[in-house]
Amino acid sequence: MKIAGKAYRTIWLGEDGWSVVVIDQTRLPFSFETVRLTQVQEAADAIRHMIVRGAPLIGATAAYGVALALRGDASDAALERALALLGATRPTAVNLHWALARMRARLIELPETERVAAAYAEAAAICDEDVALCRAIGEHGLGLIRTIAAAKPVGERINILTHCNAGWLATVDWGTALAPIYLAHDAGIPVHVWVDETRPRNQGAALSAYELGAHGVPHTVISDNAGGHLMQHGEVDMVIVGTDRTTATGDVANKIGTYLKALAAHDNGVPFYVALPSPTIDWSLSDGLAEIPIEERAAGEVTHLRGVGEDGRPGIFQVTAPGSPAANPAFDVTPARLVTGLVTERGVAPASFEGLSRLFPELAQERMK
Ligand SMILES: CSC[C@@H](O)[C@@H](O)C(=O)COP(=O)(O)O
Repeated sequence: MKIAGKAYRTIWLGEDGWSVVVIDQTRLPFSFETVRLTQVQEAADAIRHMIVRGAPLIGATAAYGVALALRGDASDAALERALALLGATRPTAVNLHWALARMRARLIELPETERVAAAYAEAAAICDEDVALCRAIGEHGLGLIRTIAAAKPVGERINILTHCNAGWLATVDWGTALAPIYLAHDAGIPVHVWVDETRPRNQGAALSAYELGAHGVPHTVISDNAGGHLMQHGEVDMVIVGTDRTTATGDVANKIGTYLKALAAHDNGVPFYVALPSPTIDWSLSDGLAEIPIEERAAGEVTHLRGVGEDGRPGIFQVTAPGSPAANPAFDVTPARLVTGLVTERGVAPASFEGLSRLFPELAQERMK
């Protein structure tokens, strides 16, 4: 997608042909800066400290992290060390483990001399595939938006609520939940996005608002608690969010607060869609609440806010009573029964094993083995 007229992906190779460049998402929306990753430890730190974030981009960065690791030492031991280091960075997004398993499968049988080139090629393939998957999700989600538009008076705006950031910044390009919105906007459909601020890290206020604004999509940032009220007053036509891990049975882990939006949508008859590429499906799990590991992050993300002051200077501000403890579960699980449909690269599926396996029979079969 474009920033100030220049097309970007979220991850690319440096001019030297081997280092890995990413956009520093901790600096957005106030400053657009890039970071050059030269070692596997730097790739792991970038994931852990959320310089990059969003399930598909975490997977892509981990894949390139493996390539960086092998440059110095392409032995089996170095490969396993890199996989373990990267695999321990964040627990919830399954794309991380999917990408690492794919890298291992591609590399482990190769002679050491061939591994570095193969690792770069595989990481590049993961990135290119992610772009294609997200674009296809966009096309299928666009169909849903068109259906909603067709039921409204011509020209009336379609209000779509989203939570966290599942736009192009969370993937390699296009995004998952925001891809249909970009395509609808580009097709001249009058979409307007309610952007949940998404405390504590404010991925909505900082990142979704930034990228929607850069693309010219009308949007309004709302506090996390406003969605239910807007739904009660007919101000939301559809909710669409991303996911970090979806079980084979359609339970959806996503940024903390997603579940409350699904409850409010259910109570108000608002369709609640989840957009995901197939690498986000964890075919080994069938009970999201019991089985999906939920990341617990630092309390400081709740007690303190990052922003810029009126003088434009960046700062960190405490917003809680000094001494009060804080808890910070980073994700929650929305049960399949609250999900209207899963928007994948192969179409829209009911949130169930039957629904997913109809679209991905070859992947479902692996689970049955
Ligand atoms: C296409 S991204 C889907 C999810 O990864 C996204 O909604 C999300 O929850 C990201 O969480 P984050 O903690 O910012 O990595």
